[in-house]
Amino acid sequence: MTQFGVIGGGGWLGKALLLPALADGVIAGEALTVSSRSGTVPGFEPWPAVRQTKDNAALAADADVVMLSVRPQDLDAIALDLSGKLVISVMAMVSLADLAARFEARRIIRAMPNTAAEKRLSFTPWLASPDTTEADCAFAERLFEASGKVQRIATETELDYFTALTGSGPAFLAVFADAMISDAVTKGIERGIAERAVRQLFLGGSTLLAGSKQTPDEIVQTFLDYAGTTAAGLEAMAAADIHTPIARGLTAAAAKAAAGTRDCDLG
Ligand SMILES: NC(=O)C1=CN([C@@H]2O[C@H](COP(=O)(O)OP(=O)(O)OC[C@H]3O[C@@H](n4cnc5c(N)ncnc54)[C@H](OP(=O)(O)O)[C@@H]3O)[C@@H](O)[C@H]2O)C=CC1
Ligand SMILES: O=C(O)[C@@H]1CCC=N1
Repeated sequence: MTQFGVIGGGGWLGKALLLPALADGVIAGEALTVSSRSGTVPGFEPWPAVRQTKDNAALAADADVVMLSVRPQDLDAIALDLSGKLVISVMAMVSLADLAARFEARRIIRAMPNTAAEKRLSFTPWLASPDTTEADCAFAERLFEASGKVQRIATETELDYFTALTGSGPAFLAVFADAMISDAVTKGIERGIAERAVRQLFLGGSTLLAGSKQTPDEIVQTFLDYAGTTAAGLEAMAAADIHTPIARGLTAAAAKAAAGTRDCDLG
């Protein structure tokens, strides 16, 4: 049985990925070790065989696959020789080259899920270094498929962009929702009702969008052609150049993701 060690696996993203994988049997409890600085995190109680530790060296010694899920600023504290192991990183801002140099690893997979993983609704692009095997890639795909949709991509430049688009994406939707709630409140709607309305709007609208045969652009055009209240709103948003601040936000987030990383085109 492949032994899987997850450094920082009790954190926000780590648990969002691991709990669905455990629930689906993609990972067996007895094959999983999770580390944290505190040594014990809640959430794994349904799988009592999952081991928890503060000791990353012991975790690594027992593991065939090591996943890194700590915040980038905490990575320097983790010095391990992971040569001969598959290393999976879900960390933003840490490149394949950096991971290879730090951990003497050659088989490395970088993936960029988002926190909708906890609802099994992540979009998770990933890429692999040239030395990874088919079995390595299959392991990673099974792991990430438990918490959403996966997409293999070719370059770290793309991964940095997806870090902004879908990694950070839930926060960008939240800012749009917050802007709608704020406007509703200024128009006299009680905040609690506005919040309830906008949460349901996002659920309903995004469910329609996800299942629609039309592209988002076509959906917008359908409403523009309808020439009613929605069109009036869409035209005012276009006149205020709504695309530009969205593009600026994505560009800034992608630039931060790329800062300090070196592109490695894996073909
Ligand atoms: N959250 C998000 O939306 C996304 C995050 N990511 C990436 O995922 C990674 C993790 O982020 P996230 O889960 O949000 O962060 P969290 O802070 O929620 O989790 C990080 C975990 O790392 C643990 N940790 C820190 N230092 C060590 C150490 N030396 N040894 C063992 N465990 C350690 C912490 O343990 P303790 O609590 O005990 O200190 C904590 O549980 C980041 O690199 C981020 O870039 C990627 C996509 C989306
Ligand atoms: O904000 C961050 O840095 C992490 C990476 C992508 C989403 N959250």
